[in-house]
Amino acid sequence: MTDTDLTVAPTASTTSAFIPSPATPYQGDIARYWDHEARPVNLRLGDVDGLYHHHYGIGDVDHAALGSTDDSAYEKKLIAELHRLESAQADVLLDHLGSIGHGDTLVDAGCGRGGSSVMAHQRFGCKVEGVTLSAKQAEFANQRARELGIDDSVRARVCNMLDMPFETGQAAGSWNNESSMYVDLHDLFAEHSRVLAVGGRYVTITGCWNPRYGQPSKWVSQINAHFECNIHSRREYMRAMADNRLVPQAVIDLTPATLPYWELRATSSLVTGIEEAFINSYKDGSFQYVLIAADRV
Ligand SMILES: C[S@@+](CC[C@H](N)C(=O)[O-])C[C@H]1O[C@@H](n2cnc3c(N)ncnc32)[C@H](O)[C@@H]1O
Ligand SMILES: CC(C)=CCC/C(C)=C/COP(=O)(O)OP(=O)(O)O
Ligand SMILES: [Mg+2]
Repeated sequence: MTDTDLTVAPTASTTSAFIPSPATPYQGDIARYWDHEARPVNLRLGDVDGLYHHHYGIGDVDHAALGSTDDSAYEKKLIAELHRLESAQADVLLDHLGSIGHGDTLVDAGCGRGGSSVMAHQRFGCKVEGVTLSAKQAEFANQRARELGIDDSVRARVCNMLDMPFETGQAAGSWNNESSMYVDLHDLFAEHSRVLAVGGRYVTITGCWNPRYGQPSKWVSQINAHFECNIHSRREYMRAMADNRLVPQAVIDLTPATLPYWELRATSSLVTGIEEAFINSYKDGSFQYVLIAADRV
């Protein structure tokens, strides 16, 4: 190695040297989990158009687009259809951010490989700041942003969403797309409330257990074990928002809209084994897929 090698200025690809230590041993486990994740159900769907998601789909299945199961191209069409439904989910989340201008900043908390961040920038033309615990995910998201030529506007960083590197009131909007089940909700909403401008909008799409069922069902426990997460109840979301100046403006039960995605996914070659737990818990009413949009007051 020469002196010159040692004085190279940090770039997006060398910033991994500055990765902060996880705040807790649990966060270290979650960082490792996502650093090693490479399930075909996520990568092959992302390969369809370069938007890589780690969330699920909503909307009706387009059976005409799928065609016959006997067709040799059926599997490819099935993958494209699952991906279309996952992108439709992100579109519905973005619909609830309200009016966002070119000069605004949005925060994607728990951004994964950055699919939702890219969609937000493409829709609003604004800056999007993503945070994830996983260095591999952040590198992947930043690489995609460079390939798309939007790396001056879309960036992912390795950091804890409970302690984000943003100024108080900096964000016009922020969201968690299927990432709130990894943290304490009071801590999470306190941090969103801090980074959001007064009048800003927070949106989450999440799976939560239904207090009307009583306690987390065996299916919910199975999902927790599968992903090493801790699914909260719907009631906990409402309480933690109310305690942190986040006032729900819309609460939408997306459970009926996500079932077709799961039923289609269960027939594919990309199944991971968790499909039955989602389908059964959505059907027995113990688990719900919800969108909550809240105003920062
Ligand atoms: C299921 S993925 C969702 C990814 C993304 N929101 C999407 O829709 O594709 C969960 C994400 O939450 C992130 N995460 C979990 N706990 C976190 C924390 N404390 N701080 C930052 N990110 C976290 C993980 O690193 C992962 O990127
Ligand atoms: C709704 C709930 C409870 C979500 C838990 C968080 C999670 C792991 C989301 C999907 O990630 P993924 O896209 O990596 O999962 P999969 O590999 O199953 O598609
Ligand atoms: Mg997935």
